[in-house]
Amino acid sequence: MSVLLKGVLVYGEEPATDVLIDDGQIASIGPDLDPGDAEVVEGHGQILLPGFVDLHTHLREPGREDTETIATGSAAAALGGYTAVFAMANTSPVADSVVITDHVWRRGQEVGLVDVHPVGAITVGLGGTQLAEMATMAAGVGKVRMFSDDGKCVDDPLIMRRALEYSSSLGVLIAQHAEEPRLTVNAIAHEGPTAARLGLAGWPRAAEESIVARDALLARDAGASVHICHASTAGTVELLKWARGQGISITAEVTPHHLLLDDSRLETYDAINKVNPPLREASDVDALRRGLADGTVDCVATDHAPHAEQDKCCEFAQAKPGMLGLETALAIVVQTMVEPGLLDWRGVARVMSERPAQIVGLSDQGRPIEVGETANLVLVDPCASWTVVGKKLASISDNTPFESMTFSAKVTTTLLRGRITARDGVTRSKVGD
Ligand SMILES: NC(=O)N[C@@H](CC(=O)O)C(=O)O
Ligand SMILES: [Zn+2]
Ligand SMILES: [Zn+2]
Repeated sequence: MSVLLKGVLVYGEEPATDVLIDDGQIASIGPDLDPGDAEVVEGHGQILLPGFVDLHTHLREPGREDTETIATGSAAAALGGYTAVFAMANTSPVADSVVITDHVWRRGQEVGLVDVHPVGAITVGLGGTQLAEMATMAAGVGKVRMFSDDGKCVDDPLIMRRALEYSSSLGVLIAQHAEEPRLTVNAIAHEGPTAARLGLAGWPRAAEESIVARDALLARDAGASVHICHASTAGTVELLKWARGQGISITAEVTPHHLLLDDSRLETYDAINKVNPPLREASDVDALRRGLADGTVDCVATDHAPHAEQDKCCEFAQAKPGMLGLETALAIVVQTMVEPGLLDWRGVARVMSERPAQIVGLSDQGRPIEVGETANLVLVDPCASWTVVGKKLASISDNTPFESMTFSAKVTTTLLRGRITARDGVTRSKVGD
């Protein structure tokens, strides 16, 4: 099966060229290539990038298939331009054993829209007290390469230290949900003037930053790497800079929502804006954008967190935190980073594909667009002008805070190992949903 992408801008760079994909690989790049019997995709000057890699997504299978499944989450990922996603371990049951992590990998391959890499739990049941069998999960079919208790912080410093020590000998990555729980008891919104005025209990920046600082030091002493999930404050950006300066192996991601939204959204008390970590202040948003532009923050990760309507359309304090992200991520990165001149398209490739693939050690993702490379690719129309409608997204849930917003950039085609997985809003899975 072959595909000819006609008239595309590789990394957004002129001149437009053709890219022929055959047998899962990029076979040739040049003007006016002969399509032969290939499926032709008219590029019309659209931008060709390496397929996106999401280090942080919640697919809710097993346990909450009423809100998302591996099939529906994979469809959302393919439509969003992703060729690999990492499915977090806070499922029910928790992905703290090889039975679950292998199931997630196998089911993802069966659906065939995106490589679904299982994230293993660091501690049994996300309980924070006993290390899970990381080595067994790493040795399984699903080859777990990233471990996280995301949703919960590994707050016990001794457990975190042991996990980091263990991770460096296994060659896997520990990803931390940085939230000192003693500082966020009952907290539901960013601690600042807005939460004070609205009477919402505050989640201080220090709850995140104190764990980032602590874990940087623990990683240093363990000779390990640590990855910070959903960085949300200006102080975290400063700490990352400091730690890198010390030679500490620390990486971090930022979510599209923390790049676009701030806590002024809370005025309506609409729990669609409730997320963990909370939407911060405009000055944090600015620092995160600058940190992503200069490489202090390595990459964008969605923290795609589907929730049922009854868990979002309720009193703010009762609502579950989290928002959808896979289908809107690229559009938001373009609006917040490319349009203001903070990143060019090569930069988008870096933060959406290359860095995440490197951080987690995926050798077939985030690769250069060159002849002989695996064809994990995405085609982006920078001038699509489309409006987000939650009910029309591929996710089962529709908890998007971007409802009714209009964006310019849209993913039009995604290819996984040379096979089209999404084209013009339609997915092509190996099996039905
Ligand atoms: N981000 C969220 O607000 N929620 C996530 C958990 C998490 O990422 O911490 C979820 O699983 O719903
Ligand atoms: Zn988290
Ligand atoms: Zn998460």
